[in-house]
Amino acid sequence: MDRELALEFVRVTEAAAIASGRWMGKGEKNAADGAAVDAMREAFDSVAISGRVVIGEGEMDEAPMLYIGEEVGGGGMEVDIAVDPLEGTNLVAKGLPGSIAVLAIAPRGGLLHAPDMYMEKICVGPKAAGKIDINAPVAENLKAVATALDRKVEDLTIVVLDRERHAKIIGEAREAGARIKLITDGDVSPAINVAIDGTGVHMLIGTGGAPEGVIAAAALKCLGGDMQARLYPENQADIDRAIKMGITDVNKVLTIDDMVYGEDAFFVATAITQGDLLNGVRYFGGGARTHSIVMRYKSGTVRFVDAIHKFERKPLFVKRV
Ligand SMILES: O=P(O)(O)OC[C@H]1O[C@](O)(COP(=O)(O)O)[C@@H](O)[C@@H]1O
Repeated sequence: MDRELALEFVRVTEAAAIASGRWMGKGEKNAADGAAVDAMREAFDSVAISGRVVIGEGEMDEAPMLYIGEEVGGGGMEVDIAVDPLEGTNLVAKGLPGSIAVLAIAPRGGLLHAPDMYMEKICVGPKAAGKIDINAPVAENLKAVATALDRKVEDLTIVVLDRERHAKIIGEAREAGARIKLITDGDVSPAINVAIDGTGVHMLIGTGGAPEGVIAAAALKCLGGDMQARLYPENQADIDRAIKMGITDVNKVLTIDDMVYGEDAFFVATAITQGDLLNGVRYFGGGARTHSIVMRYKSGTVRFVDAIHKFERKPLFVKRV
């Protein structure tokens, strides 16, 4: 998968972000999501790929567009795609920071088909790669990351979804002395941020969506960061779903390479609302400005794309606003 192809996907996340950003603060998360899905689905038509959605909006019978197994693209190289047209629906609905339109792409067969269930995750940047252990106590992981970053645990900021289920993690992290950024939704953005110097966060820990976990793994693979994960089935139906999707051992500790196989992957995201790394969509008379990140594992290149779109020349974007 070459550089030109990676850049083609930016239009897809840009279209989703511009469509979805119109719903910021309107309290309608489903409408914001629907706008993103619609725009992303249409934008795929002009990308020269034969894409198969492996992580998407749900099973075919529950999602009309971007469902698992749907073929997208205008024809070309066979790729598998994980899509999240709007990651952080509540964030857009409430106008809060951190929502993104996001894709992870790999050659056919290159992404774990993650079922829609919870997943335990721990994510860190390149300097702490190889130092984390999802089975170890929180304090031990904090110590390992602090040592790798040549600082004290007190100088670490970790990101945790603000959920009751994380009370133990939060308690242990506080006890150990780390600073904590509790987020209301959207754990993909911080998973990227931990691997980029200057964002001020150093580790993401806790349980979130498994599909989002695979998408985060693609980003961390491109950035040279590290992640360990484990599916968190809550009942027999979850286990059955995982098995149906080809995962025989639901208790296995998953590494990045267990989620994003091989030596080729892209990660592309456009901010919808303002983020720590990317600026949210800004609209002006007749256009919008978007901020995206495009990463390619093979070359290790991380590109930031700051784009100004003129609606009169971009029918796809006009239609959505
Ligand atoms: O809200 P829950 O059930 O704790 O799930 C957390 C997961 O949901 C998300 O916040 C995404 O939410 P949306 O599907 O509403 O965009 C993920 O980022 C996170 O992994």
